[in-house]
Amino acid sequence: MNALTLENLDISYGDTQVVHGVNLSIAEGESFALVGESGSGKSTILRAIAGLAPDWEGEITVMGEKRSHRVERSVSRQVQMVFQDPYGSLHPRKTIDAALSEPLAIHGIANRGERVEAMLTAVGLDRRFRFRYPHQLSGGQRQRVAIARALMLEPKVMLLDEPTSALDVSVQAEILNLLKRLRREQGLTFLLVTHNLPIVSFLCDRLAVMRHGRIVEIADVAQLKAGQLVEPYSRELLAATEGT
Ligand SMILES: Nc1ncnc2c1ncn2[C@@H]1O[C@H](COP(=O)(O)OP(=O)(O)OP(=O)(O)O)[C@@H](O)[C@H]1O
Repeated sequence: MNALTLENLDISYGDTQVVHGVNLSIAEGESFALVGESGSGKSTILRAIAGLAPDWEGEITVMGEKRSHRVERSVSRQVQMVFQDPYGSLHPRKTIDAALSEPLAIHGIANRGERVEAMLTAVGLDRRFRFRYPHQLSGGQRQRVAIARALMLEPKVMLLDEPTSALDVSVQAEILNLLKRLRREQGLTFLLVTHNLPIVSFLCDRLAVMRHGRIVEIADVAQLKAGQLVEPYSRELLAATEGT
């Protein structure tokens, strides 16, 4: 089964259409990247799938279920998003315990303390972090908490929006390793937005290159690694990254 299918997806902010006719099928367990220049609509696609950009047309199907324009609880159990800035996604006056328990409480799930502790362990954090506040954690630890929060409802699909770009380089590698391990252990499907092609090579199976709200090319990561992207814009992007 496909974990995620986008058909003729158009997305607008007010009068401005920023995503045009996107078609994409991502298999269950696959890790797929969206790359392309700033403003090309990558984050907007993730936001529409997560229910955060409501002005879309076309079809979004997650784990066989068509998304409607309403915010549905069943969707948040299937798909969760992790943002670039973990500080922004964690409430400064709530403990880690409160942040991780909240999705369970909303969905009426019991054994919350036990589940919170198990998830802290799963993301490589000691249980003593449970009653700390976000400001008492490092950037990498906060991103681990944001990942843990996203996983509390055991979603099948994770939408990752530049999940390591706000972190120090050494910490980036730790978080990428964590994501790789979690994907393997929990059979997750990833849709990742990044500017960083080495991250695509490390974490993904396929990628789509976007420009001006459209997909210009879909390729296997093997093609990326071999420098065998076909479209002129993709080759430009590859050449620009090689120079950095
Ligand atoms: N909340 C918003 N309201 C209006 N326009 C927006 C909003 N968010 C994004 N846009 C516009 O939509 C377009 C696509 O933005 P989006 O953030 O999806 O691009 P992106 O490819 O993810 O870029 P980046 O790599 O810089 O994150 C841009 O022109 C942007 O200015």
